[in-house]
Amino acid sequence: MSAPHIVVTDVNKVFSTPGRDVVALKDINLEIPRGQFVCLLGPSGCGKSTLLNAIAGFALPSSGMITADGQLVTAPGPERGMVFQEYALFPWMTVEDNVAFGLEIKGQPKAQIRATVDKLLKMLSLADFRNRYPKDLSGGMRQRVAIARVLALDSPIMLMDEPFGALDALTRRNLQDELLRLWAELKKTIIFVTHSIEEAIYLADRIVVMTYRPGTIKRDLLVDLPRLRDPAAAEFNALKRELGQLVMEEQQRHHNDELRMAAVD
Ligand SMILES: Nc1ncnc2c1ncn2[C@@H]1O[C@H](COP(=O)(O)OP(=O)(O)OP(=O)(O)O)[C@@H](O)[C@H]1O
Repeated sequence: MSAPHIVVTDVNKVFSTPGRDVVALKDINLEIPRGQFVCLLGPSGCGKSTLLNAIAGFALPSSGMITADGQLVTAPGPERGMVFQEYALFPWMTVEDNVAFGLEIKGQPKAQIRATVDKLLKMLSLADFRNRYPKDLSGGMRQRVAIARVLALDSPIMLMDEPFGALDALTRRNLQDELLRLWAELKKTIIFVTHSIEEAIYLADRIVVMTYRPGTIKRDLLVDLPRLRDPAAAEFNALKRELGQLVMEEQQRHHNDELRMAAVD
């Protein structure tokens, strides 16, 4: 078997804030094989984004280490593409230029960039919108552009921070299906942050449930259901209930913490 694609070893992250230290991550250990679709699941504040940002190299752990393809993560790198909830497109650039941007920075020849951009615009049903600006697109379309932009760099790892969180239910389902199709075709390793239990079960090979302060791994389970998954199916709902219980416990801890803080203020 090949070595795991991403390895997180004994990772801790502490944020020092006036009055107290927040332990955002505590003793996180994860081995993610190449091509796995992993969802990090948990309520607000349990460290999902902190862990994703550490893997991305945006904010390094306080202790422990993370490797991608055997290389120590010390900074963002082209093998780890990131898709954010808020699209992060350049508003002054057309769809086409947004997708081409990373390739131009890399100094690729114009004809090659054009070919890659054409292919991706087609793949993500954006070909008719290539000359539009982000402000003239729906939220779903903008998120497609953000995905195309990461795919343009051909990163083997895609890190996605609640990418569909701001979308309406129908657009969200369409983009989930599209992402599953791209993932199956392009064989990316995906780490996807969500607080939606249904989204996690719909998408993931594996769900990592996190606890609230300190952020630890509460449950790490494989989702053994055939795709495309049916949210109305009995197995889907059984898993939803099981995960719902786990997430609710952490939500309650979050709530109690907020009440405690309010009492101190
Ligand atoms: N820069 C920071 N300074 C201080 N505390 C922080 C900082 N970033 C995150 N935290 C704290 O670390 C914990 C984990 O935050 P994180 O954003 O990773 O959680 P999350 O699970 O992604 O939540 P959300 O879904 O709300 O983004 C929270 O308690 C948060 O308040």
